[in-house]
Amino acid sequence: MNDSATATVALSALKEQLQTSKRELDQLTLDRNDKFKILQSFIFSLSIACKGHNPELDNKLAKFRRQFDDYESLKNSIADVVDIERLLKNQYHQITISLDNSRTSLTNITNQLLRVTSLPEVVKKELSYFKQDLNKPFHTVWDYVPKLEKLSLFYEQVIELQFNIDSKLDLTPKYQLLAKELLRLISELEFRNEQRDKVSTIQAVLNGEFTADDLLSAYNAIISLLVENLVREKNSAQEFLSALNETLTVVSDLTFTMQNNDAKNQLSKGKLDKKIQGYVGEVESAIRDTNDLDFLKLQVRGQLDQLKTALAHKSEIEQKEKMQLQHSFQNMRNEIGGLSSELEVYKDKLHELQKLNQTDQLTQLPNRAALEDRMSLEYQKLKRKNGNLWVAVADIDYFKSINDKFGHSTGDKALQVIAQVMKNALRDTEFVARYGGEEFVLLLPNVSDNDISPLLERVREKIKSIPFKFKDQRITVTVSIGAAKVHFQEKIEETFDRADAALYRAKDESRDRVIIIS
Ligand SMILES: Nc1nc2c(ncn2[C@@H]2O[C@H](COP(=O)(O)OP(=O)(O)OP(=O)(O)O)[C@@H](O)[C@H]2O)c(=O)[nH]1
Repeated sequence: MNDSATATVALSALKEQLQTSKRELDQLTLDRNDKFKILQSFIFSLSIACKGHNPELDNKLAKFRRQFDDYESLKNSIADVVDIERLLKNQYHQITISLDNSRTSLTNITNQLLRVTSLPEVVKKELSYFKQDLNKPFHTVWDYVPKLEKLSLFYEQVIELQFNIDSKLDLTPKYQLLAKELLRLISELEFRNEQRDKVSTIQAVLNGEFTADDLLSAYNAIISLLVENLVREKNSAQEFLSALNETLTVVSDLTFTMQNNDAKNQLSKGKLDKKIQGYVGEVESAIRDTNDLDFLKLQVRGQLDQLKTALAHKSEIEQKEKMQLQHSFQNMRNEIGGLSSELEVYKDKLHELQKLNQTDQLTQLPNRAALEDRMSLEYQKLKRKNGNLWVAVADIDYFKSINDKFGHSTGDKALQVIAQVMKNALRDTEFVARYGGEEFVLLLPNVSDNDISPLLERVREKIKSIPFKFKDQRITVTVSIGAAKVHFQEKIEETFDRADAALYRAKDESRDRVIIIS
């Protein structure tokens, strides 16, 4: 092949290559334009979604959408894109600030709602949880909107409550008295553990703003709880009574059978005795009327044989009688044994019931009934031995605000802790009872005039230093204490009244203190 032919072949190959590259380039351009269309539509939607936050940004985006027509136009829009990016960053910063501001306003509104004293405990609890939730920052408006919705629901509840309060204002003083009376009764009654939640809710309702309907329902609920308790007690008494009844029936049946058997035996024995007497009589007359000795012997032997049979029969009857008696006694012993174990169970139940009746179910301290027993016991001891006896009344300060702020169940827990601390601060010979609500009574025998103040100050300090933490808040709970010494020839109830008066003085003198009247 000459040079020119070689060149022609190479040129044709080059042409071929050029054609292929052109086709590939066309395909690439087509591809790019398709992708550009997708990107364009995406950016359009995105820019429309950003609309409405800032007029400057809206204008820039509108201009950008108009210009952003094809791939080539992109280079003319670079300056605008940089501008838009700056505005977007600025906008994000603004949104973050305004979301934070909204969070603060929601918290302020929640705090105001929490200040509505008549709010039911449950709503208060929900609101406090909601408030805690507001501590977490919002990242987008979508975090904020549901919170706003929730808050409006709370508002609705509060407004509804305000309406109820209006109708509540119609409550006559008589209703208020009835509520007070019910609260007093509740504090004196004992409820089982599983009933306590219900009772606390009723107490919370009656201590707050309530309607006539609430009062009726409260009475209704307390009566149902009491009836429930009565039925339980009645059932256990009935179980025992029916067991007793069964046993008595069996014992009476047995006695009847024994009497019957005895009567039958007596009859048989009577007949036998008659028979025996008959034989003896016959022998006597035979001896009297007969001179023939052999005939007499024969007759006597016959009579003696009959007598022997009759006597054997008699001893058989007596043996049978003895066995019957033993059997009956055994049966009776078994029945009475069963009855006495029933009695033991019942005694245990009674003991349990008695313990339950003497123990405050919430704090497990002795209750008011136990206090009364112990008071008369200590008083009698005092009369016998001539020592010292102090009565102290302790009352938690501002306890209502603990319930109001943190809920009744937190209040209950605080009562339990304080009760334990109080008990542990005393010696075994000293006594503390829950008198009711947030009030405790201490009986302190054999404490000298010099020692009483340090003792009660120690109790007060111990309670004050309990590290209560409610809902992440460190709370100091204090008590006020009033104490009085039993005077010569004074009734202990009078001492109690003087201690109570001292407590009121302690409360008056800004609380968290001990006042002692000797
Ligand atoms: N959680 C709880 N609260 C109780 C119980 N018994 C009584 N309370 C509450 O104790 C509170 C007593 O309140 P107040 O008599 O006003 O006395 P306080 O708030 O302690 O104020 P001062 O005694 O004057 O310092 C009320 O809110 C009662 O509901 C109970 O068993 N559990």
